[in-house]
Amino acid sequence: MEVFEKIKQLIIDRNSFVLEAGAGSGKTYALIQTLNYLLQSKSKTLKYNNQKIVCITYTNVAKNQIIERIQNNPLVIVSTIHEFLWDCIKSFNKQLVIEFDNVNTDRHNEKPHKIALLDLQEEIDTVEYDDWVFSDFEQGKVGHDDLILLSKKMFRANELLTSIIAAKYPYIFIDEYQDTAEDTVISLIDYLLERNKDRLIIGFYGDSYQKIYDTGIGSLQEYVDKDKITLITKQENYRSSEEVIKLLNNVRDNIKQEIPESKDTVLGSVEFINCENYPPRADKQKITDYEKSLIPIKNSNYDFVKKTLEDKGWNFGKNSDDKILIIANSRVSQRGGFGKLYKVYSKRYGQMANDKLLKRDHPLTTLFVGTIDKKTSIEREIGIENLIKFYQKRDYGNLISFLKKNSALSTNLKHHKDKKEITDKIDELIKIRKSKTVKDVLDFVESKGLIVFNQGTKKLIEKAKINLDDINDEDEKKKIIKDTAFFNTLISLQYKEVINLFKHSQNENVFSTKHGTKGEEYRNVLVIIDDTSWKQMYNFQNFFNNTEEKPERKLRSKNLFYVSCSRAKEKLVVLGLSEMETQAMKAIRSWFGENNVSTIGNP
Ligand SMILES: Nc1ncnc2c1ncn2[C@@H]1O[C@H](COP(=O)(O)OP(=O)(O)OP(=O)(O)O)[C@@H](O)[C@H]1O
Repeated sequence: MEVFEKIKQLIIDRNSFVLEAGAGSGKTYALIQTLNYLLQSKSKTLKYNNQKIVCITYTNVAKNQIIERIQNNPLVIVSTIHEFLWDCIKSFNKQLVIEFDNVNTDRHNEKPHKIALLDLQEEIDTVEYDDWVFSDFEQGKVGHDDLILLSKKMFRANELLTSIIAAKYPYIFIDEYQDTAEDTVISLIDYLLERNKDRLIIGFYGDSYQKIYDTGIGSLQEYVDKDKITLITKQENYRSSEEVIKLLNNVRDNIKQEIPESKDTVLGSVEFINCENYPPRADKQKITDYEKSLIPIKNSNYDFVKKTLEDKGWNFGKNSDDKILIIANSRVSQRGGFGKLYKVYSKRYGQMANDKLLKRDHPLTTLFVGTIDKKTSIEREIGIENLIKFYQKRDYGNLISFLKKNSALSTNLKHHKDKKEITDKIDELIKIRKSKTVKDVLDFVESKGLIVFNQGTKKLIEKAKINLDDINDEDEKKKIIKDTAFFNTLISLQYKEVINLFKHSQNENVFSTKHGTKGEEYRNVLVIIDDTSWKQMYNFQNFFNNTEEKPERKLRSKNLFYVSCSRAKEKLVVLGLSEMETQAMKAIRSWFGENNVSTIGNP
């Protein structure tokens, strides 16, 4: 039976389910089919009962795709898990205060020195959701992470609440379920579903092998074993060529994929390239020094492979068919000439540095190089570097509208003198940014009125001026110290790094394989791995030769490798920039095929 037919039957029989299927198997496609089926068959009842279907997604790509494919039907609420949970619990204020007090007690017990034990039932009247990472208990503001725990407590303690949710939302679907927090799964299955089996269906769609976030549940097998939900799997891979599918089947052990009969065959290939042209480490040379010394050779290996592929017709230009997926962000930044900038973000934001810097989801990054509108994916050209770009391209229309929107200057440029005043300032800016620090440039653009800082930047500047003795809350203090250290180190860097970041962001042929790439697909994909670039997080050699001692790192490396390789529709090349040793190469040979492994050796 076709998978969608199975889902239909489960819905008719009123069974909740999990669709576990590999990359490219059409999970998002099946989810949209499910929504359309319900809209066709149940719209009247839903409207009559004032009910809605809920569909939870994690990425904007998926969200927009779903909204578009169901033609914006108002009977379906497409939202993030945080939006949904908050919407469920927000009107139960009295209980919210009680449970938020319990969250505070839990957090205090976990970290007694960091989180003060408060009597919130005495101190606050309401709880608000602050879409910020941390909670501010005293102010009654629940943060991102605590909202998940708070919701679990609310669901557990409150049968009326779960019964109201089930009455309002008889169908709840979760895309990419593997990245859902365990506490949320408990809220949804153990409390909401178990108490309302007769009137609620929950469908999970995802792939345990594509879990990217450490906090995700990964697998729902435990719930399947307890008969709480029914497992359906899907064998097809609609995306990739036979060669790529074969490799993916070798990497994973719970599903063997095949090409659907209906699909035309495409000519595909897989290849692994190992770099063996590095000199050995000198006696007593420090590892970090040794690794640094290899960077130029690594860069030339990368350039060589890229060029070879381009000669074969691969196209890495903007919006082109093919993609380079670089797992190591620090490598991208070093190559791009903004390694120090990356390091500063990485120190402050850890795993999130990628989003903050490369995806430009941070007020300072936006001030420097603009950003991308998350909802529409359209470039927002609002950074200092955009101003210079418009000026240098003599794009005066955009230049004026930029100044109108972002500067403190008058754009009523009737006289030559007015124009000259502005062009002089920009000329000066162009000059100083090549040789001076970030601080010099920020001071210049602000004092000359060229750009009014955004709120986030203003806040950071204010924070750096706070006298820490005035702050009692230890958590708050720590955060201020971190933010200030981040800000001060960042502004002491050479502004040149920002120029290089901008160049990189405009080129866009290089991506890092994080959450954003799931659901995406390209004709040909070049995956770059380098074990020296993010050592705590990933080690591919240990994954290949099966010697990894840290289970989380193994899982992370395996899943990231699987997600990246599975984006390719036709051809896949994996370049191992850090040399893989013999046992790892043995596994690689058996996965990729003896003839599909090559090396870059000494000339
Ligand atoms: N039943 C189908 N018939 C034809 N094409 C399909 C079918 N299902 C999916 N596809 C196509 O296959 C590709 C992969 O589908 P989709 O993105 O839904 O897979 P997925 O399982 O969500 O992928 P991933 O988890 O790897 O991101 C898409 O191009 C989609 O249009």
